[in-house]
Amino acid sequence: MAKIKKLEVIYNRKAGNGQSKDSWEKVAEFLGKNDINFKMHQTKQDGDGVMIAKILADGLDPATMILVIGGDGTLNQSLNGVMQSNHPDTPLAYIPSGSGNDFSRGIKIKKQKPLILLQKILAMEKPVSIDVAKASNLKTKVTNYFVNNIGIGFDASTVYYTNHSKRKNILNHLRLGTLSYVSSLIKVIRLQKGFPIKVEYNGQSKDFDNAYIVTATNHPYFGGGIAIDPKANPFDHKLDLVVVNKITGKTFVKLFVKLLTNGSHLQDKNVWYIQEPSFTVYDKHIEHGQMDGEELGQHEFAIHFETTSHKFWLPINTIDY
Ligand SMILES: Nc1ncnc2c1ncn2[C@@H]1O[C@H](COP(=O)(O)OP(=O)(O)OP(=O)(O)O)[C@@H](O)[C@H]1O
Repeated sequence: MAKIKKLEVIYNRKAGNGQSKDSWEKVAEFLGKNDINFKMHQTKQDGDGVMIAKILADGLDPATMILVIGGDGTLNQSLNGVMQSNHPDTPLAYIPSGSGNDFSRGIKIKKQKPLILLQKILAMEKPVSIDVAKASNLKTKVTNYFVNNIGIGFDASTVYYTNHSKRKNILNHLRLGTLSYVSSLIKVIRLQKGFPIKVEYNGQSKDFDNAYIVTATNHPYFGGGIAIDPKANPFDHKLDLVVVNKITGKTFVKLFVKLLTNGSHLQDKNVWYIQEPSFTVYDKHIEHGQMDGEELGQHEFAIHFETTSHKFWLPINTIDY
């Protein structure tokens, strides 16, 4: 077991429609019963995860572990906070407790109960390295890190409409958050138009006149378990880019069925994908963007992507990859 003497817990009680609260209560009880020193830092508003993680990493004692309890958005913010700190190599432990939990699904730890996972984390000798991606916005010069994906167009519009749906709070309260996601998905299928993009990769360049889904992804999933890219691997030091052209009618339905069932959509003529250590995407139309389920606003995006890795206190079985 690593010589961890204290846990600094970043906790988003709003994540996962109550799931995060359940996880935190179990974790707090376990730590208390087992005389493990901890301090909890609750996010009070959007964006707090970055600030809390940065402060914690700046002043971190090597015998202290940062544990994140929340969803993909909270993990994303914690990673970015650590990256902005004086100790960007600070490892993160994580108990997935969000609604989508795509990162934990992508690294195959999703099915583990919070206390089982916590005990495995506390038993780890050293943290493990997992791919994460770096996105440099060529217009704003802002750099962000992400664990799942950055999407422009379809998935980002779905995130936008879900977050801004009038029914979202009521449905979340009833623990029916998925319904608000599905109703946004149907709206986006109706409204999202194709848009032009250019991709530069490995000394080549490719133009699309009618892109619909544009997703740079570290592992297979987006949208809470949809395998947009079954071939993506969070340990191969490559980032995938999937571009789906705008199609309609029966062709769309057929492709969507492939996407939701056996992943054979990647072989479809309307889908293009690459696996590269780096690439650049220029979107030439104002579109919604999302990063790990967090809104990136509505812009023309010009983003340079590259893979890097980060250390996590997470019990990964690399034989699975
Ligand atoms: N106290 C708070 N009040 C409102 N929003 C908060 C608070 N703390 C954090 N947030 C915001 O909640 C949002 C959702 O968090 P998170 O992504 O972790 O949960 P989730 O959406 O349920 O999970 P997932 O991304 O896995 O679907 C984030 O944008 C975060 O900034």
